[in-house]
Amino acid sequence: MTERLPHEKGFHISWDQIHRDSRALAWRLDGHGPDDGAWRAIVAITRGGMAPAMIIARELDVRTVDTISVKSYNHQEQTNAVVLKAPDVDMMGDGTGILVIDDLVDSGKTLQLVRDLYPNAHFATVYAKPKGRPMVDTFITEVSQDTWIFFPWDMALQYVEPYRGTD
Ligand SMILES: O=P(O)(O)OC[C@H]1O[C@H](OP(=O)(O)OP(=O)(O)O)[C@H](O)[C@@H]1O
Ligand code: HPA
Ligand SMILES: [Mg+2]
Repeated sequence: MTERLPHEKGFHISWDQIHRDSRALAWRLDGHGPDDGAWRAIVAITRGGMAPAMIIARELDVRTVDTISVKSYNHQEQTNAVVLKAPDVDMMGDGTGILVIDDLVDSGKTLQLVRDLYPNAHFATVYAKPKGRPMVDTFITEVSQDTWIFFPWDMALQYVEPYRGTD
């Protein structure tokens, strides 16, 4: 079900846009790791964080990439956030030098859960809504709380009627 709720505005992101915005995020993070500016590893919050994490890992030449699997939504309905799969324990430590990437922060519940586990990690998202902003250290674009972000992996090109209709 991808119907929008009546109060929601739609912000439709193309593959090109997420690529550009993820690159912009990478460049902003470059040189800000604790180890001579370098990051030890990147952890993507699945599933939405995996596409930006791959782009960022490529830009920053980080080869160690792991995932944390958090589920907090059924379509657009928010449920309790739960960890379904954790990253490598030895690699993570308390999170120092680890860059945790997600596609967006909305209520902040997902990042709160991951932050509690790894308080010293750096948290970055491509997009942020006001409620979740305090949970994220670095992001690129803010949208209003009543905007629903549609990602390219959830969309397809389709025919639209001309503005003036057809005969
Ligand atoms: O700030 P919050 O209110 O917690 O919402 C943000 C999270 O919600 C979405 O993930 P979702 O749980 O829908 O899973 P997915 O990434 O697998 O689509 C999104 O990718 C973020 O991870
Ligand atoms: O605005 C959103 N778009 C897609 N997934 C989401 N998960 C929480 N908020 C959003
Ligand atoms: Mg997600």
